[in-house]
Amino acid sequence: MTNEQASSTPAAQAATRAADAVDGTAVAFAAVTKTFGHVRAVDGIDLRIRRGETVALLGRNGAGKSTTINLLLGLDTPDSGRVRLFDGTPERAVGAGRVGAMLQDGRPVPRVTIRELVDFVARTYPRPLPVDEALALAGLTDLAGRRADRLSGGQAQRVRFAVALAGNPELIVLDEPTAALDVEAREAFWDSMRGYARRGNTVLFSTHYLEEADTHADRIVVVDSGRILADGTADELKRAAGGTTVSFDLAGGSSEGLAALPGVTSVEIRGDRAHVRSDDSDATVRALAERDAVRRLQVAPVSLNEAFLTLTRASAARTAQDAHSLEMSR
Ligand SMILES: Nc1ncnc2c1ncn2[C@@H]1O[C@H](COP(=O)(O)OP(=O)(O)OP(=O)(O)O)[C@@H](O)[C@H]1O
Repeated sequence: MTNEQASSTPAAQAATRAADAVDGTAVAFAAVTKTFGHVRAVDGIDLRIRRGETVALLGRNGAGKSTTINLLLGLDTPDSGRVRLFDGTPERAVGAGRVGAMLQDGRPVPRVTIRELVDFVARTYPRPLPVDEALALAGLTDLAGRRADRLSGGQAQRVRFAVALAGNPELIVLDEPTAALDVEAREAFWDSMRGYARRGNTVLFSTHYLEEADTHADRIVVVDSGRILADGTADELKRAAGGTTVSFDLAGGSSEGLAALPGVTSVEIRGDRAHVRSDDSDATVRALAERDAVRRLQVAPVSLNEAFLTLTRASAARTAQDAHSLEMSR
């Protein structure tokens, strides 16, 4: 089923447009699936992104991020469900220049300068950004006269960002935009991206760098096996994954019974130090105090890395269990 076919009657379309205008929706996925052979790359995704939000898409290799992005951009059509951008189909939003994209496989264009390339792309859109502005936003003002096919990885990435901005899009979609960039180039890239987001635009980016999601996204969507595992702020994800790490010196004492203390979800002993994951750190700390086990006590929220691993490992275990059950039922 295509997005057009899924958009039903004119009355339903008008109702959706009115709803989008009122609630400021930039992206809406409704029960979207996409299968390649036996692989369910996207498996029933419901997702709504409001205008002005910066959203990070996180997931392991093969989780379904690129497929989700391709469906969003209309580069692929869902097997079922519906994708809407602003008040219409992805094809319409992209054609109107409302969406810019920076995908993983952009190739340099031979012989032209950076300015010529951005200018050429801008001319294909109805309401482009002035070329100088696109170049400035992407941090390319000083490089504008350089040939676009003779650049470092970081510079080439910035050119792709400028090309994505050229049509003056309201939504920009970035598939692993900082892959293979050094720390300085990554920082420069995120400065540019924030400048664009501050104008009230919507950003969706996928990344494997969790700290980038933590620092730059208003909201994080974790996908695994084509499904949304978690959707919230970085703090909400950290809480959902088991909250807090309480660590302390054992000082020769026993670690026995720690797993049974209130709030404790897991225990790890490294050397003479215990690291206890807790979803109720107040109760855990009180119980530790009663055991007189509070030497060099530290209480800290779990990192986004830990939260991500907790969420995706639980999902992998469920997938393995489902596969086992299916096998047994045959
Ligand atoms: N064109 C295709 N043909 C067959 N299988 C595909 C195709 N595109 C994606 N897949 C499969 O769908 C699943 C999701 O892939 P996808 O590229 O969306 O993951 P991803 O989260 O972007 O991964 P990565 O982080 O490695 O880029 C994978 O199992 C992949 O092998």
